[in-house]
Amino acid sequence: APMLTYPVARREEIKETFFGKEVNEYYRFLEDPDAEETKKFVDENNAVTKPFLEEGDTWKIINQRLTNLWEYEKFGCPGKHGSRYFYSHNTGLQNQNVIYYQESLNSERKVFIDPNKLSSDGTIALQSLHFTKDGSLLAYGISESGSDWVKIKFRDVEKNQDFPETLENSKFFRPTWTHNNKGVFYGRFMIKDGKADGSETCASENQKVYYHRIGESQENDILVAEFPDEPNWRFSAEVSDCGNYLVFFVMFGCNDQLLYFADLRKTPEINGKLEFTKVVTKFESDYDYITNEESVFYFRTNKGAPNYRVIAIDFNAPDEANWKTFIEEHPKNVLDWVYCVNKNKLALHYMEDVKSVLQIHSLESGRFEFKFPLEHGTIQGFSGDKDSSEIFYHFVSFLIPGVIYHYDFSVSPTEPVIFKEVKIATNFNRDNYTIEQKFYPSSADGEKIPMFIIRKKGKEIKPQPCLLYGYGGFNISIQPSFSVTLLAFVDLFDGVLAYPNIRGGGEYGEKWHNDGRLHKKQNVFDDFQSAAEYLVKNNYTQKSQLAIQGGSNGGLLVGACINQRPDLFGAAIAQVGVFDMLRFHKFTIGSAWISDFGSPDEEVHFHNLLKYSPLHNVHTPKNEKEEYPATLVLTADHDDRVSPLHSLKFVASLHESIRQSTYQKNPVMLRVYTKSGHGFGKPVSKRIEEATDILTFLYRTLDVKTEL
Ligand SMILES: O=C(NCC(=O)N1CCC[C@H]1C(=O)O)OCc1ccccc1
Repeated sequence: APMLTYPVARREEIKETFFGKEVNEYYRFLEDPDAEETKKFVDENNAVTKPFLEEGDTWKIINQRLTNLWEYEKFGCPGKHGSRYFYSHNTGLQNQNVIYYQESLNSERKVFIDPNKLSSDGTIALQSLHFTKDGSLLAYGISESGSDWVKIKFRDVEKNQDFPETLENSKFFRPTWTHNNKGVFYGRFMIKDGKADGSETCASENQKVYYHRIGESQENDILVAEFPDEPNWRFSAEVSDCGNYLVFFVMFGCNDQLLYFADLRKTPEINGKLEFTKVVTKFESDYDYITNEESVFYFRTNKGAPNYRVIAIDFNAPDEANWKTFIEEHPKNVLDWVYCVNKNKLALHYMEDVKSVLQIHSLESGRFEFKFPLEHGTIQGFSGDKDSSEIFYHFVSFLIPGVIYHYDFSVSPTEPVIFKEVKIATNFNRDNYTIEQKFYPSSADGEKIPMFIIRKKGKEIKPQPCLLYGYGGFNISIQPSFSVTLLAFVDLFDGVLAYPNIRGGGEYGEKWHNDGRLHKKQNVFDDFQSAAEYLVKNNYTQKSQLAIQGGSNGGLLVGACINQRPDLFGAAIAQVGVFDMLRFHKFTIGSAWISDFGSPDEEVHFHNLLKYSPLHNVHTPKNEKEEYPATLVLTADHDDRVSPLHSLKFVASLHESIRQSTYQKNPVMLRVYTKSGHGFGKPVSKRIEEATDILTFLYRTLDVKTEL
């Protein structure tokens, strides 16, 4: 590539001392998204990156191929509400999925909500649907430009008509209906000053919980819970299956909750603060409400069970001494979620070596009854209810775009029935590919890390372009999924895909998560670098053909790895990444990530964070080995999960460092998308544009032998 000239941002030296350590920063002014020089920095970088990507016909060819691949009919997992079946559908290229309903399993579908009508460019998305138990009313969330902020609307389902009010300034709280259908509990943040559209960077603090009575205006909502002494506490709540209790969770990190409850029979008319009974008062474990029989409540928890188990707590005697284990922890498999269905059954989803297992237990005894037959893959969606005998589950895998099964306990067929099978329009044939699951040793401590490897069948193993994808944090498990973009990499580049289940994720329960966070965060980077070394050593690829990709916490992974081992990779893609590990907790929801990263305000974590913080470990290549791989950093102007400031500052620092080196030939670039956010709700047109940018960048910078 021609020697690129990167925009030169003003350098302003800020010297700060933390716990005796002096830390300099030069681009802090880029933290203000509204400053003229920040906008200028964004425009000037886009003005380098876009032409680099779009020159010639590569971008157009790849865009066309991706669009063709993308154009297949998609279905979401249906849910039964009242007597109707609701599910999302997309003809293939619609910007937003459309919600349809059917009166019966094989009647024709009718449009219920079409979010494409809400904006011309598809940037207004349906964020969530919450039906009343009887399916007569709906609370639904709308998000704009990819922001986490949600506007809550209400609809009469039968008339398919909205109520007049809109609830503003809500996020991170699923509305939950009282069973008298009079209204919902929901969470709301107090907006101090200025905007709350997702482009702001200020911290989201002082969430409060309100009760909204349908048809009323928001200012009449009832404040039912607030904790002014704990500005970083965030809440979630569920009205119990019986309708008599509000189960209430308190979080301040991304895991471990407090558990409270309120008896709603004491306040049939919600008219003020709820009176909570405190069941769990220490942040040390996760609890998920499953169901309750009278006062006996069932939770999925990792308390005393790193692979999770089901416990029973009697709310009439909630002391921990009285808790009972209802379904024992599995010695190896991770209990990932549990639903109560058909009055007296529990549907349990386990991960077994990263692959899904779906089994039914009795709610009376807890005993195993049967499991559904599944190929190697992932249950990506599930729906069922205690009051319904019908469940749906949505199965996907690397080579299976989607199969939706229906099972009715009142019929209890020997096999589940296929409700919808997703087919790819183009000549995609899964027999052309092979999937392996390998276990490789991590250089950190020899731990065996599982890795899925997908490539064309029938080819001898020789170095090929390889895309190595990782995340590594927050108890998030990277199970098999279907992606046309990644299959396009295999097809267009004759490539190999590699998904290492590096630590920090939840693939092997709490131990796997704990081994990849706080002081063990470097394990995540070592696991990922070891995956690269394994792939090269076993001849799947070679440095000039190896790209790494990650988003958000996975963007941090990519940023840390190109600093630590620039010699391993030919290219690097970092999407909406976290790069400033000394200031992440100051912006939007960043303080919640202290549970995985540790707090920069605590010395014991500060030194650990400084050691790997991408922004603070940029180097000037002094030889070929230190040359950064071709690097594309992508972010968006309405990302209020991970503010774009991380990416702007990281790229400004990278440019400053490589500008001084004659060894840096590979491009290092920034792409900032507009009217876009962290990823949720992104319209198909923007998803295809971003995928085209990434594949074009890789085609331009990796040693790809195939002609497009
Ligand atoms: O921040 C997260 N989740 C973690 C997250 O989104 N992270 C964690 C690091 C960067 C980014 C990512 O990887 O997507 O969710 C928001 C939330 C709501 C309520 C209570 C706590 C947290």
